[in-house]
Amino acid sequence: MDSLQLHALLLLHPCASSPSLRQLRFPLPLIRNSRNRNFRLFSAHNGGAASQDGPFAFEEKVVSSPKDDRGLVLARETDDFGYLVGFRLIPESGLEELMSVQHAIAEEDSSSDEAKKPGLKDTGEEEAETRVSYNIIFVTAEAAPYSKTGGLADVCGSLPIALAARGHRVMVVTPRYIHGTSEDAKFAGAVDLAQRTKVSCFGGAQEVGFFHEYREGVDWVFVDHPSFHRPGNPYGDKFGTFGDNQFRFTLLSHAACEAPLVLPLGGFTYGEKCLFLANDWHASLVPVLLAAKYRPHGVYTDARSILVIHNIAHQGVEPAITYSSLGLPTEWYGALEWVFPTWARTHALDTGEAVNFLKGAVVTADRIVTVSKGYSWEITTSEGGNGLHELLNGRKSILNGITNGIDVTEWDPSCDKHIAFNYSVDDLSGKAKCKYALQQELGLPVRPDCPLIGFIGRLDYQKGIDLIRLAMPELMEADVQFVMLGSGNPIYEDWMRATESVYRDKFRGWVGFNVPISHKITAGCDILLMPSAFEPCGLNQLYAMRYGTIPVVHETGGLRDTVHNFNPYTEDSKTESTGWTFSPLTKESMLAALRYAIQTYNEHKSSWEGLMLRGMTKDYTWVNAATQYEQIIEWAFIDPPYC
Ligand SMILES: Nc1ncnc2c1ncn2[C@@H]1O[C@H](COP(=O)(O)OP(=O)(O)O[C@H]2O[C@H](CO)[C@@H](O)[C@H](O)[C@H]2O)[C@@H](O)[C@H]1O
Repeated sequence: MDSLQLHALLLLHPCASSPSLRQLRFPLPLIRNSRNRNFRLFSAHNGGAASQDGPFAFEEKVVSSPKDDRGLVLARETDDFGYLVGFRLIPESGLEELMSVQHAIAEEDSSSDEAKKPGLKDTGEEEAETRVSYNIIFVTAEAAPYSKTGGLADVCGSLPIALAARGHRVMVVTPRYIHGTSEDAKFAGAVDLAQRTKVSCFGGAQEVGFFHEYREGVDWVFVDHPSFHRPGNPYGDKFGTFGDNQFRFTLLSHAACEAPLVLPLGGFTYGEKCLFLANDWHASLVPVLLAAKYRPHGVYTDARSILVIHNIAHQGVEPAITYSSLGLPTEWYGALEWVFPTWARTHALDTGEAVNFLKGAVVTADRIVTVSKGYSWEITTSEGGNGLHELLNGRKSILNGITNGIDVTEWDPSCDKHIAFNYSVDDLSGKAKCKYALQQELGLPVRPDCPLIGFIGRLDYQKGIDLIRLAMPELMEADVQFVMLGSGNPIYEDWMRATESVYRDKFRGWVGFNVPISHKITAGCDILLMPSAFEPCGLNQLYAMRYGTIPVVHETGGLRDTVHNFNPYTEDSKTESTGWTFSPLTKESMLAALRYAIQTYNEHKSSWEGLMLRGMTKDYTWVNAATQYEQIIEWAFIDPPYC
């Protein structure tokens, strides 16, 4: 980056060939970002043609801010080959001030997150930011509010907005799911771009369309294809997982690679110099396609890719024969090649040969990110790596963990529309009322003094349902109430229904996926139980803490990173603790943690309130995570493409 900064500095030096900063000309369109009041810049273009960000001559210009006659200088940043990397807004000044801007940029890495936030002047006006902006393409199977089955949607619905608010140009590419239900209305704001693109895979040229909505500073791009139009959820229906998911998500990856080249969003394409954030196995072909399909033809040579692993348990493993349908050159087979160990083969003639989409991204992406620091270590171990640990160990130097943030506007007890009463740290009375309303709605005895324990999540091995099943008879002996919300494995769904009929006055099991109910449980419960076998980050414990609901969690992955165990005999517990953590993953240790929580709830009200308030006042915003993603994006562009 040094060379980039030096270049910008030379361009702006008053002794350089340009006569004066005020006389510099700049032909690019500028868009005023109404939200954060910074100037926003679209990609370079050539008379409306698709941008390649390459051989274009740019100059700088002083742009007067209506409220600040000091003006701003737009400086381009180029790499060693003269290609445009980004732009920087610099307060107009002489050399001394420019030097101080350079100095400030150099210090940015070591400064606190607080300092990285757009500063608010005393007048309430934001200062111009001085950082490189990137063209960022999220590729994801889910993005809230358009589609959601779990936490992937939450992240891909929020992080893009946080990055856009920091001045980046951000596009999210995700399927346009049409299920034939009222949920389809979520796509109503997206318009058909009338851009049909053919991608070559699965035996022919598949034609996809693109719909687009510009919302909260982000270009939401929906890939349209008949295979995304069917009842169910993004991955399956009541009969199970769709059999053609490898086709559907191969299509998504191909379409996502085309989108920055062909879609003139807001008048201009994103161009080739962009950063792909490929989320989970569904988007894992993106880095492989960049390396195998595009770069050999000189396209995307300056793009970079980051694989974001939300859950390594799902890798997109398909029969080896699938490879010939993926639209990849034969010689790249090794990137996806996957051979099951002998013990995992199903019969004597099974050679164990397969293709593994996630593995393809692990070996081709420029960088890898997981959704917490703890999990970034766990996936390098044989216990947590699901077979990919050795490969991930080999790429440890580019592997980072960034803890997710949460959408603090959707999850805010002081204005949440889904809950019966609102409350905040200043007035907690609404929480007791939410508990009352929840008990009433569920038909449980309305008892303010009885600890109400909640669970929300996919009914899946990962979430520790087996442990809950095992512990339920013992737990139901205590004076507690328990409510579970979830859907997934039919065995667990049936167990929930059966348990409800056995413990009518203590247990409720809500089978299904219901966002308003999840908010009501989060607000109305006293304790949220998360005995996950593994948890890359976990969002429900963050939501719970924000709602003054105390998490009791298995000490794993992101749960270990985000919940601080309460121990009344240690000093730091009074300032740091936000819940209870337990380990090992056994019924006994989970019940012991729950007993501590129940006892504290019943007998130590002030400690309980301390836990609530500490959790509620923690900073969960995405700003923190977005800043760390920015750093990793910057590192990705410093290194040459990995493949
Ligand atoms: N029945 C139901 N009704 C309504 N809402 C429901 C629901 N079941 C789940 N949800 C919601 O879905 C989300 C699930 O979040 P998790 O963090 O548990 O994600 P998940 O395991 O799906 O994702 C993976 O990705 C995320 C994001 O990176 C990681 O946090 C996580 O550890 C990893 O396993 C939450 O918003 C939750 O409220």
